[in-house]
Amino acid sequence: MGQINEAGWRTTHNRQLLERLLHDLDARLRDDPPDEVLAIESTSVAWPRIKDCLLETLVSGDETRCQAMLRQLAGSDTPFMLFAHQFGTLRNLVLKQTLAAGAIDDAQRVMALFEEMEEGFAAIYLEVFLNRLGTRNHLRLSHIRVLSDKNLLSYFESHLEWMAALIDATRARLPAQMPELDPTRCQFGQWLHAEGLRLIRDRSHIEQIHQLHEAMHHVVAEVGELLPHRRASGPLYALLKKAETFSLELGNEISLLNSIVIMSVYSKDTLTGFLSRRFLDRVLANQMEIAKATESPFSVIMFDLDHFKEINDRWGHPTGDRALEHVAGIVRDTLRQSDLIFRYGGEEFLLVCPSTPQAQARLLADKLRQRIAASPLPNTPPIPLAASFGVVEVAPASYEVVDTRLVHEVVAACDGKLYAAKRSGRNCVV
Ligand SMILES: Nc1nc2c(ncn2[C@@H]2O[C@H](COP(=O)(O)OP(=O)(O)OP(=O)(O)O)[C@@H](O)[C@H]2O)c(=O)[nH]1
Repeated sequence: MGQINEAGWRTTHNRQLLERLLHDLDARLRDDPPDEVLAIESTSVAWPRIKDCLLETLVSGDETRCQAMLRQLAGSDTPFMLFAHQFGTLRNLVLKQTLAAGAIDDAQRVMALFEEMEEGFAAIYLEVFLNRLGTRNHLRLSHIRVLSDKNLLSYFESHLEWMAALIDATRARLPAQMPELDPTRCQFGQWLHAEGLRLIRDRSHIEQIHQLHEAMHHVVAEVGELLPHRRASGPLYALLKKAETFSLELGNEISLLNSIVIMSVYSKDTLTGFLSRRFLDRVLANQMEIAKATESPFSVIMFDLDHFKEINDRWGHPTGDRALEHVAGIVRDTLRQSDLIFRYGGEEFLLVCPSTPQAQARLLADKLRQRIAASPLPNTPPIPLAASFGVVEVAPASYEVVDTRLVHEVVAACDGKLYAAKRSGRNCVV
């Protein structure tokens, strides 16, 4: 409420008016609560506090408790929409009561006061949100900065720097400090329209990134227009939340493209065409930082062909090699282009699936399992194949620092699951 000006609720006359109206309302609510209040009270914890806090603030003339309540609501992620809805209900009840008494002047004054207060509350929400966004954005940047192979993610880094400028400009309410608003001229946009276009062959993918980027700029242009206005905290807060969502989605898309680049530039195992194991530690460590920067979990799947030794022993090593190539083809056809595929051991494979939570990864593993079991190696007679799978999700919130020990723990956990699958009868996912 720091924004409420001296002419607002602080004048004795206005304070007394609101205080009296809220007291009257309180008495009425106790005797005969209207439906809208019953509905609010049954769904929310914030309502009685909003009303009581206002009353206390008015009686004591001390805003700090009200501000503390708002900070607490904003900090506990109570959506501003919910708060504004309840505050609006309170305003309507007070207004109804004033109009019923025929006090038109009072009603106008109440309207103006509530508007003033709502702006003050929204300003607190906005401030709490900007502080958090600033910290989160800074963390995201720090995770990208330490990557050993930035590849395309250096462009996401420039985008995060752009976001940091946006946060600073909004905090200071200075339109002149806004970052580049034209989506073709910001650093990320320049890359996207030049090198990005050449690099990303998948049309639908680049189209998606374009749309996301333009939608985000559109939202941020509105932020720029609203900055000079006095009563804009609520809309600014909503727009910045939207911009952050777009920004995270953009990060996700770039990280998927980055995986495609890794799959195409790193050297491969000659038999299967998959990444060789020597890159695994580096790629996994990078993926962990990327997961932190994009706040998106990824999964690691390890699988091993069942009773492969018997195939080699019965049909010979060249047939075993053919079986491995055959399975590699199935894996390639089943996975996304952005999944990272390693040949981990002789007949053991490891998949790193960005932006893939556990449930999705288990479905993917099971699809692979079924396809392998349903596609015997062409031979006379055809040779049946099967594989066992271990799946582990790596959630960005579950670790602080990325180091080699952590990377090895993830691989060991996946290996443990794979062996549990072998023990429980093979041809299954654990
Ligand atoms: N043809 C071929 N065989 C390989 C290759 N790499 C490893 N192998 C063989 O794969 C077999 C793996 O055998 P094991 O580790 O006993 O496993 P398994 O027979 O698949 O049994 P389970 O995994 O317990 O179901 C060994 O015979 C290896 O020689 C390769 O590049 N080509």
